[in-house]
Amino acid sequence: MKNTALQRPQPVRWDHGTLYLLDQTRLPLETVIDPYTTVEQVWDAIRRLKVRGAPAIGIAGAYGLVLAMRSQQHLTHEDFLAQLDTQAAYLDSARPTAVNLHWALQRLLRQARQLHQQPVPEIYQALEQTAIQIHAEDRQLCRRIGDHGRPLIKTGMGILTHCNAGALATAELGTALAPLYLAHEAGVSFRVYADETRPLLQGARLTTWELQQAGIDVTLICDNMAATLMAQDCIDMVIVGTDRVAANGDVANKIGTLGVAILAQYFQIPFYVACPLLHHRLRHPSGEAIVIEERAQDEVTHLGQRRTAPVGMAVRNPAFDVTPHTLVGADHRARNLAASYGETLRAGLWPRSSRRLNQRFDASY
Ligand SMILES: CSC[C@H]1O[C@H](OP(=O)(O)O)[C@H](O)[C@@H]1O
Repeated sequence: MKNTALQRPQPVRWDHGTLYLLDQTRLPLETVIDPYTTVEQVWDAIRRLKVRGAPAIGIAGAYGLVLAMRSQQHLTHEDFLAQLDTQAAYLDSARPTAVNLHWALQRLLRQARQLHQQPVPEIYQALEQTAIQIHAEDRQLCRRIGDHGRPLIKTGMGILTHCNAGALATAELGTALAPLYLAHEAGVSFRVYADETRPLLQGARLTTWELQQAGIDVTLICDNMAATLMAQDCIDMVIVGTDRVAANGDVANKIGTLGVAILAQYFQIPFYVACPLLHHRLRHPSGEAIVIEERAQDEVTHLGQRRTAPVGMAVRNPAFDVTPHTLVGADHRARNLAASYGETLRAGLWPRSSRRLNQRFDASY
């Protein structure tokens, strides 16, 4: 029996020149949508994970650049383009690891440079249209990844997720969660085990919330429980998102993903990475070249406002880790879902070597 397709939460909405963001730091207890009209507000929202998830911050960053330039249309071409560069660099500084923010900002910069002979207001209009197009493309891309991954989801499966790569991280269906949503809509019954994902609890707060809203069977576990559930044969596959992929297939994703991948190999469980090809950065020969965001210490020493570690404690807080391609393409039947991003959206299994990918999309940066 099919399940009705529910309206999933929209983290980002652009409405007649105003950006609306669902404040993900308030979920799951409060659903708060705020209007944004300045580039500084958008920078802060990305930095503080009010909007988060690689695609969603790329989309929000693109709209943030449009907001930055609305009041600059009186400038000369030279000054407008110089200001555009400055504001794009400012937004790009909000978070370094997810490729989408930089990719989206660079796409708007290229668009403006291609139109440099046009009147400045027309350049501004083109920037807004490009941001809207990036948003729409991500919606299509998620569906492509969902269509491609949907056959992997079999009745009775236990599926482990880490962090949140769902509707809240993208324009609609998500990347890692897209196959799950489509399988559920097709009437397939399965159980999801959501890693809480310390320290910011994207799994506990966000993945459980959106899957529960969709009527999908989801069980919350602490990160340190995944091994036991695998040992108890509760997990039949793992599927995660990604923020950036190196040319050799090394995958940057939320901190803790590496541990899950090691466990999956040990227990011979398929480990899937759902990722747009745009996440493949050919300029990064391996994962060592990927910049890993280090976040504030109080995210580790506190649970919300409550301190849980001694004052003065030394802390590390890398927000991402890198899973070597050897784990992802390993013999334990690991597979990756990738969908190209651009004119012809389609999904394809990520081949074990990324050599074939190199001919398939540009290495522009
Ligand atoms: C579909 S990208 C989701 C990706 O983003 C998350 O990071 P953050 O919550 O810090 O933005 C995590 O790495 C997810 O896999």
